[in-house]
Order: sequence, then C-alpha cells, then structure tokens
Amino acid sequence: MGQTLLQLQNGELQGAVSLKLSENLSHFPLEIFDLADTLEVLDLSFNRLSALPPDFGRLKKLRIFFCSENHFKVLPEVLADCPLLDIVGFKSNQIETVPAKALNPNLRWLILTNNNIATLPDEIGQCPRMEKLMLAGNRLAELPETLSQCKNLGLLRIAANKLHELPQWITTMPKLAWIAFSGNNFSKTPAVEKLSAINWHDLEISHVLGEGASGVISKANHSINDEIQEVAVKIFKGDVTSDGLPEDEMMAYIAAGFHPGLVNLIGQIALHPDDKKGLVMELIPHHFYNLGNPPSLESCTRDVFPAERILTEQQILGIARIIASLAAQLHSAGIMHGDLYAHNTLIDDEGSALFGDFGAASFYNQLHTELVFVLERIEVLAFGYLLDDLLKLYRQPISGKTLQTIEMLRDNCLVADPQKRPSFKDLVNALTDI
Ligand SMILES: Nc1ncnc2c1ncn2[C@@H]1O[C@H](COP(=O)(O)OP(=O)(O)OP(=O)(O)O)[C@@H](O)[C@H]1O
Repeated sequence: MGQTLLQLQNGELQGAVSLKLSENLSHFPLEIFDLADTLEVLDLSFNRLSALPPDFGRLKKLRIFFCSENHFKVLPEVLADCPLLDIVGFKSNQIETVPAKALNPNLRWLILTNNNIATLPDEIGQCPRMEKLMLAGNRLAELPETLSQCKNLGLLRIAANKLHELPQWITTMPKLAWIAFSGNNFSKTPAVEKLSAINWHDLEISHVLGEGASGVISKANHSINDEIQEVAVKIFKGDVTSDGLPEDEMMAYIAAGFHPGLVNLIGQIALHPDDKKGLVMELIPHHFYNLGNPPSLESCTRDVFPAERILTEQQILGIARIIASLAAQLHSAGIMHGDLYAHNTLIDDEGSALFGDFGAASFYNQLHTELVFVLERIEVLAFGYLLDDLLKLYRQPISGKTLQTIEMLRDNCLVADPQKRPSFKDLVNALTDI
C-alpha cells in the first residue's frame, strides 16, 4: 500500500525508509526531501511526472527508485547524484534520450522497458555492477559494444526492438544466463505447425486460475462431441511485457512440442469475440507446487526460496533430468527459453516437474552454428544456477554419489567461458547415467 501526499505534507512520514506515492502527481513533491536522512526506496510510478528536481542527489540514502508509467522523455541526469542508487525503473514512459550522465555507475538493475529509446550511450559500459538490464519494447537498432565491459551482466532483455543482429559480444559474457531477443529485425519466427483450433463457443469458462504478465488463465470446460474435458485457457493481453511480445510466447510454446516436463497444449482458440489470441492447455494437477519464487530486489537475478522448501535426493535428480531433457528438446528446435528459473518450475513430492512460462522465449537461426553453440551455453549457465538452487534446498551436507555428481555438473555449467560449458545433451546423458 502506498502512502499519501497529505501524510507527507503533514510530517507524518518522518523517518520513513520507503515511500510510495501515486496520486496523479505532475510535479515532484519537494517534501520528499524531508525524508532524505532515511529514505532508501522511492516509488513514484503511475503519476504524470516528466522531470526531477536538480537537487535530487540530496536523497543520499536512496537505493531503489521506481518511476514507471510517467511522462519522462529524457532519463534524468540527476539519477547519477545519488551515491547508493543501484535499482532504477522507468518502464512505460516516453523516453527517447538516455544521457550518458544519467547512468549512475553504481547501477545494478536498470529497467527501461517500453519506451522510445533508439540509442544508448557508450558510457553504459562504465556500470561494472550492472546485472539486470531490461530494454524490451524500444527502438534500438544496435547496442553499444561497451556493454561487453559489464562483466556482471546476468539477465538481458532486448526483445521487441529493431536490432539487425545479435551482438557478437554476448558470446563472451561470463555471467550472462538469461536473454530474450524475439521480435527484432534479425529474429524471424519460423512457420510453426498450427495446433488444432478450438472454438470459443465450445468452451465454458468458469473461474480465473491465475494471471501472469502476458495473460489471464481460467479454468474451463471444453465440449468435444458429447464429452466434457476440464482444461485451462490462457487469453493473451496483447501488450509488450518486460520479456517480449505475447505472439512470440505463443509461437515458442507451440513449437516446443510435446514433453513430459511441459503443461501440454490442447489447441489454439478460434473465434474469440474480441479477436484475442489464446491457448487451451491441460490443467495442472493439484499436487504440483512452485519450486521457488522470482528474484527479490536484493537477490536481483537469483531466485529466492521459502524456508520450508526442502528437497529429497530423488526430487533433485528428477527435476534436473526433466529440465535438462526439456531444454535439450527446445534447443534442438532452435528455441531459447530465456527464463530458465526455479520460479518457472512446478514440482511434486515424487520428483516430477513441469516447466513453463515461454514469455521470454526466442527463436534463433540454427544455421548460424557458432551462435547456436553459445546461445545454448548461455542457457546452460542458467541451468547451472538451477542445479545450485536444487542442491542448496537439500539443506544438509552433500554426500553420496548422486548429489556429488550433480555438484560436479553444476560446476561444469557455471564455468565463466561459455565455450567450455557442456551442452544440454551432454547433461541429459550424464544425468541419465547416475
Ligand atoms: N495449465 C494450468 N492449469 C492450472 N493453472 C494454471 C495453468 N497455467 C497457469 N495457471 C495458473 O495461472 C498463473 C499464471 O500463469 P502464467 O503462466 O500466465 O504466468 P506466470 O508464469 O505465473 O507469470 P509471468 O508470465 O508473469 O512470469 C500460474 O501461476 C498458475 O497459478
């Protein structure tokens, strides 16, 4: 819950560490400076701001600043005046200009999704801590080569831009593990075999099961001939998400094909009254639960786990085998998942796993052999982190041949040089041999 401007003006928020104001503000309320001695997190998203005051740097303790859904055309230079600022979010503004000076060298996580940015300054390479860079939904035709100096870059979102090619430097990045690049000039979605069409009129929608960034999922009854089948229906919202375009998500999911580690698709929706796109899927059985939660502001690119999550050796091996085999299948079809994470994995107590969320998936040209090799190894690094998470969830000292072998595989996946990492096929073989 946010606070109110009135509370701020009445001095009721003295000593606040965190402030969230969303009241259609067209000017930065100067009373915020009264909190300068304590304020670490400021969220001014969903207002009408287009500028920050010149003395913004008085917020000396500020670490996190969100300013999404405002009216900025220029990323403010004063962001660089806050010495501790390392998370900055300006999603869905109208930013065209990113001045070199605005790029605080302390940045670790920068969100510029859904703006009008055509170029980025070379100085972005002078942000050595940069770990998560969200640039989807802009007008970028190229990326600065200097980004290759950001050796801590782990997650890069560049989908839905105007890039002519994937930059060569991504092949040498030691920590890059998650990348999404669909919807660019160079990335062509191949002709994907159509799923069977399911008429909207043959579906009886009951209640909402959940909502993701790209769509809403509901439970439904599907009448086929005289039978009724319970299914899940995902209707896509249609807007660009921080990971890319819903259209690409749908195509990648269809192209992934059948796999025991996927929530399998039954059909594609036809004749939706609002012409929306949608998929009909199997219902996820009730005994499955989330393996992990998405990264926190502190963990940045690594998932976080509830204290009660404890895995058995059987689960660790089962999950590792299923995900490796699914990732091998995706890469043999030229698909980069781009979001290989525990938080996209559902598990059960027996070691089964269902992997989902194709929101960041991208197709790549399989003829480009050098690139194909490295793209797979980027995802192998993400798999290495997943193995690391699984092993930590054993919550006991690692012993026994099975877990020690998985530890060794994890270390092989995590090597800094992408060329030296195993392929998913290598991993499947090694995990099958255990
Ligand atoms: N086939 C299904 N059967 C039952 N529930 C489902 C099914 N698919 C999705 N859900 C429910 O809907 C929620 C949203 O799913 P969805 O795949 O769109 O998004 P997500 O991956 O959780 O989030 P995001 O796309 O924002 O990362 C899930 O967390 C789950 O609770």
